[in-house]
Amino acid sequence: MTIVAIHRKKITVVGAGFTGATTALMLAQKELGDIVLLDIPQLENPTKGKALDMLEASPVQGFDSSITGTSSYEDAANSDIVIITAGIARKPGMSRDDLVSTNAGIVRTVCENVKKYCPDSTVIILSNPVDAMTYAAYQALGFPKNRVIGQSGVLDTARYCTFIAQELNVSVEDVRGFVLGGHGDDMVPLVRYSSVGGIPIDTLLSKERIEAIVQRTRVGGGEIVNLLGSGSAYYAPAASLVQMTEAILKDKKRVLPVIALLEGEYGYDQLFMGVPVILGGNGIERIFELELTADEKAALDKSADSVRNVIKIVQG
Ligand SMILES: NC(=O)C1=CN([C@@H]2O[C@H](COP(=O)(O)OP(=O)(O)OC[C@H]3O[C@@H](n4cnc5c(N)ncnc54)[C@H](O)[C@@H]3O)[C@@H](O)[C@H]2O)C=CC1
Ligand SMILES: O=C([O-])CC(=O)C(=O)O
Repeated sequence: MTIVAIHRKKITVVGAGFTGATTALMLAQKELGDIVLLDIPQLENPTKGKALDMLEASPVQGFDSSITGTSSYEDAANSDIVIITAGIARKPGMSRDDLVSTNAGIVRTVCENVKKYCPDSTVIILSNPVDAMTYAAYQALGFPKNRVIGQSGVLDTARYCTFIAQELNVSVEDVRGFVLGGHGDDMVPLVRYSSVGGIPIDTLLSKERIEAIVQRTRVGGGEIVNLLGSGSAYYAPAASLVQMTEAILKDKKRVLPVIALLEGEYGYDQLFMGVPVILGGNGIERIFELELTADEKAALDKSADSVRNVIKIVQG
């Protein structure tokens, strides 16, 4: 009998806080690979404890992924995917941009280790302000641009689609749309490309109702921050990271909005921002450049300016 070795995928989640731990559990539940959950040495025992607790859910839920808690990058060696959630989260009254200096330092330190221990990995960044943190990661990693990807658009689009489904009392499964631009309050939900069961939403909802949904989407992260009172969203962010990871590991060639390095697309150069891409086995395989109206382009320019200003802080 010939035994064929099957290579199990390895996924490291750096940062074992709210988003990191939730992501690790969701990844394991979907059996996307073996999971390493990594945090700082001072939190090694709690990280091991979270991982063991998740593992002990596996007989009940019937998943066969291993989950290892650690503070050592040796345990993360040769991961296929590394997800970076390390950093501080905002509190009510703060903007994501207020986190920039602290999190840029953390993301750089993490990326130096990722570069050393996981040189062939595809890296997904969640830490905020995420457009600028994706830039910082790209600089520190030195990886090709297709393997450095930021998470914003999947989450922002999920919020947008949730609100549309609620408004029309229809299944979320039938709502399509996406959000372009930076992960800030001037992100650009594209109404013209939004539909329900193929029906454009501007034929179903008034201008005022659509504007209210667009505005609620833009401040969707802040709505959760204010409700939680401390910390920020983690269930929907984790679900978004899992969708991106699945697209890459299964080479699904999903069309999703993610943060990518723009080199001339949409008229922007050397800017990381949310755009629709094909996400597959090679990471970002293609960027779709859409025709925009003058109003849409003006809104995207405003969002790009905000991202550029934060990137300037990272550049020092
Ligand atoms: N891009 C997006 O759509 C979203 C971004 N975020 C961002 O994700 C980040 C994490 O959020 P949460 O998990 O809620 O925060 P959290 O505070 O619960 O967890 C962060 C974890 O990172 C760890 N950490 C700090 N420095 C580290 C280092 N050098 N190496 C390894 N781990 C380190 C901390 O010990 C902590 O356990 C925040 O910056 C937040 O703003 C959160 C939700 C959505
Ligand atoms: O709002 C925050 O600080 C966390 C985040 O990016 C989001 O939930 O969209």
